[in-house]
Amino acid sequence: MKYKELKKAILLLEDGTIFEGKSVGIEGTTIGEVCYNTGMTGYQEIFTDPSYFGQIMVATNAHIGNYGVNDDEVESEGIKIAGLVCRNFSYEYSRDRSNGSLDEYFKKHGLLSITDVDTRAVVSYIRKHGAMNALISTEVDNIDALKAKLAEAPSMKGLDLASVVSTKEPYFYGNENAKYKVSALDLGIKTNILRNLANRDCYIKVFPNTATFEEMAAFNPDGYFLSNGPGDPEPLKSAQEVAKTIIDKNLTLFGICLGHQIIALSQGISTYKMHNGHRGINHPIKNLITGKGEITSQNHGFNVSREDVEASNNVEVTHVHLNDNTVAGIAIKDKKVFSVQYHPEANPGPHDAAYLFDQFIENMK
Ligand SMILES: NC(=O)CC[C@H](N)C(=O)O
Repeated sequence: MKYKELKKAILLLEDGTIFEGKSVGIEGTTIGEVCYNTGMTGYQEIFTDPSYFGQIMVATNAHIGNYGVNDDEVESEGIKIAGLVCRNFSYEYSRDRSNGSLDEYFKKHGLLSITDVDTRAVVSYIRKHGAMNALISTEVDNIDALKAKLAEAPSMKGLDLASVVSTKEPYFYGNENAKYKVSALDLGIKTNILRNLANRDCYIKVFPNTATFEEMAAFNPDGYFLSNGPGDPEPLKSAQEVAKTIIDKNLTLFGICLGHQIIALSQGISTYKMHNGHRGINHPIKNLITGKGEITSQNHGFNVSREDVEASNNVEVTHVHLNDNTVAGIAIKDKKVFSVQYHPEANPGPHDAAYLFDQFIENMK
């Protein structure tokens, strides 16, 4: 595919700012909240991570598509991002393990994207003005109609998206004769979390977002897990109720990202929408219990209030984000309950935080 043959497309931000580029994938219009990820690798894992549902992602890495796709490198079935904004989209790819091009993958999954964008300008713009809704469109003849369409899109704040991506029916993962049984609440679970648990001798029953504590307890698990997922944690009252019951009953619980926020909310700690989230694979964290540093994979736009955790009698901060001092991990005092704002399962990203899965296994013993 020659650059000249690509159709014109635009990235239109909620405040009317327009960035021009060329269309990749399918044509039409797609809407989402614009965010950026600084990872140099792992684009396919990011595109299929359900936590990104409803988001238009800007890749700061200058080359996207150059190592193709591989059917094994997915975090859920199909693409979850609402659109991609990139600098240089590669139609050519080169890697032994890839079994297709990103272009074919986008067409197969119906993703609308834009390339040849000045992504450095986009990122510095959103860094300054904060997260906002945006659209990518090839329907560039009527900008006013696009603006009207974008104005109708709901804000990410207050949006329950976990119910859209969660499984509708419970399912099992791993070996049924494994040593530990885990009941996991699926708010948009990444497959690598299930792989990490199964590799540590867990048999997992994955429940839909609407599951009650009683339904999850009927599996007779050694521990409970609350998953990552898209959208605002605040409206997810049923999940907060489940977390509260698990904690009140003194059971073992581990939460990642959205699950971490749910645990905090269940204890009366508020969450807030960040000016810009953390999305990348080199975010520095300090574990306050061990004093050790970790380089971590992150993807979140909301955060737990430090003020509220510090005012709480039963919750403590266990991990802190070293870039901006935000809360990155909490634990319930004297209970086997802890959670982190980042992604110990990586995919993509470093494995520094994989010890948290071991800690969960220890807590289940
Ligand atoms: N990765 C996640 O679970 C993200 C949690 C939540 N949707 C946020 O943006 O903060």
